[in-house]
Amino acid sequence: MLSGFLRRGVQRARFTFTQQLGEDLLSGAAATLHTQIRMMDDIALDAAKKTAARTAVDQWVTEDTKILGIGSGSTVVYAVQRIAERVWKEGELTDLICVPSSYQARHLILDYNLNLGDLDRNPNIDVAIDGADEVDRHMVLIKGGGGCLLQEKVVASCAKHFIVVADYTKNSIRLGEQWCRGVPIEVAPMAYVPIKLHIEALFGGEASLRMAKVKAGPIVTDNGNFLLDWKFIANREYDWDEVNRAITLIPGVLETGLFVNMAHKCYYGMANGSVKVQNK
Ligand SMILES: O=C[C@H](O)[C@H](O)[C@H](O)COP(=O)(O)O
Repeated sequence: MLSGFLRRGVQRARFTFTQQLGEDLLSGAAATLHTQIRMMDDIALDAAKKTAARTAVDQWVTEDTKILGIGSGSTVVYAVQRIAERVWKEGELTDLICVPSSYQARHLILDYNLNLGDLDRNPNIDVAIDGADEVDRHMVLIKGGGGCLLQEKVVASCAKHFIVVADYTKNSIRLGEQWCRGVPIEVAPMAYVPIKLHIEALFGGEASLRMAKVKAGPIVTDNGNFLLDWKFIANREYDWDEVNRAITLIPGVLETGLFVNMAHKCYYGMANGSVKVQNK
């Protein structure tokens, strides 16, 4: 009787062990598969960003382009690489002056040994090229996901043509369809609480202070300010021009990441390798 009891105990233990092993193996395999799919997605997105950026540069930056505004973010890197290729390999655009819209853009220009300009000496920009976090059907943009909206808007506003480059995930019918992190708003640090409350009272949703990931405390922008990310109410029809104007008027707001009536054309790298161009 005792030996039967022991045998059943051993069998039960063996079954539990095998089941656990199977579950561990399965969840390990699922995690590996998940990582591989994410890596493939990242590769596809990078390829799309690159195609969009190179196409836009080749169509918009010509020998007549004297002053070029350089935006920020991961897509713009490919635009700068293409410009550098044309300057250093193809011997074109040697007099082109590049005006940065962020610390990152300034360093990209320096790293690729392009001519660095500024708005003091080059206030009239021929073309500005920049990325976007989301673009709606009216070509209203959300920008500032990387924290660089203020200088970007100034540079874009000085350009005759403002060209947006992005991958296919940025192309939406309505804002908030794909970009879920809200509208970035650059604010004076001492005013972030009243501004947050003011925005929420005016337009609903929730505005939260953007916190740093590997620094204690909030993100500090290139201009020494804080960022609020305003998660507006999904599916509500906002008049983005009105929203942008109203938020900009709140004391302490430096700039919003809503770019209304600014973009001239948007170039999207598509999943199939083609480029889609959106016009106003
Ligand atoms: O603050 C960042 C800028 O507005 C970027 O242009 C925007 O976040 C898009 O960046 P990415 O090209 O990396 O998607």
